[in-house]
Amino acid sequence: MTLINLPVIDFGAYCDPNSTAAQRQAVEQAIDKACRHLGIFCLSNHGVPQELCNQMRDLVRQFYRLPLEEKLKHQVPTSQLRGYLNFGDEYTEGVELRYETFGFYPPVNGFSNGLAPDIDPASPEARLPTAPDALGGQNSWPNDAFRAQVEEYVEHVVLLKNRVYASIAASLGISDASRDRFANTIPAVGLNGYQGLTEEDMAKGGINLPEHEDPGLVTHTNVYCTQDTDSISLQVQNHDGKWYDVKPVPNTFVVNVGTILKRWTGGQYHAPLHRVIHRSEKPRVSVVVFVDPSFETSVEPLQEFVPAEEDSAKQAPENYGSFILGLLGGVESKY
Ligand SMILES: O=C(O)CCC(=O)C(=O)O
Ligand SMILES: [Fe+2]
Repeated sequence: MTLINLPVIDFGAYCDPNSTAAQRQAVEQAIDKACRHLGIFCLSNHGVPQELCNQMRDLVRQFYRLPLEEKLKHQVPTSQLRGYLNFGDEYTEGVELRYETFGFYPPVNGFSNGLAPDIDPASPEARLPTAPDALGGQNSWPNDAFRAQVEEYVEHVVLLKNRVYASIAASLGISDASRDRFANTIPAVGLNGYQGLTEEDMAKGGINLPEHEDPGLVTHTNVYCTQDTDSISLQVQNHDGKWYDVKPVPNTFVVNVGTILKRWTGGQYHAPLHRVIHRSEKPRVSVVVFVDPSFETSVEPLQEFVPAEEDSAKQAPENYGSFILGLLGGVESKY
């Protein structure tokens, strides 16, 4: 498999209030170029404290070392975004997961689908984290300290995401109305644990995490392997249709475009197909923060990217809630 070097973009100027306009513009241009080409890049000097990243790595490693029965306390069906999925769970018909993952998704109670009909979606009650919502179950936190750690980490990644969006909005030159869509987002977390594939696994197809596009806007991933960060496990498909190995770059975030950002930009930004094939004997964990639009947000192109010949009689605009719930019910995605 050929190696591909992702662009490594120094994000320092975007985190530094004293940076010059020219320094910021250089970052904007580099991110815009990467989003249009492979749709995936690495960010260094991202502003998320390294100590916090290391603490997350340790938290996730410890969780995956727990006895199976502990982990299974959080197990959910593969169609759900909140909870634990085990190695061997069915991914799509006839395909088994070859990794473990533990997901957390904030409440989406503003979205009418799934709300009890007698609850006003705007009421504080509807927004309580314990109220049922369109995704059904609740987040299943192992304990308060685990939750506090993940939430602190997510707060920092949200800061990073806001800066990445500011950069993207600047390079796309979009209106305030279009910028509003970027402000209306939900951070969801995926904690992934990979064991090296056995010969038998390889014989059966040998893929830990099958190919997929991330469904949302932009994904920020931190990758860790025990004792080394050089196990090459992530692969992306390039425009030539071929798969390439991605070598992890220590202390960076891997950032990739998802389906909705591709749609919002009328296809100008590329959402890469990617997958994980982990062959090292050492376990690998990745901590993923997916940034999705809120459920009411339109998934149609931003006004700047609506094709000129767009038919005004077209069907009603789709929102992210219908889009993601459609995927959860379907089979063509990781979700
Ligand atoms: O583990 C990785 O590097 C990628 C994970 C991923 O693609 C996902 O969770 O959607
Ligand atoms: Fe992904």
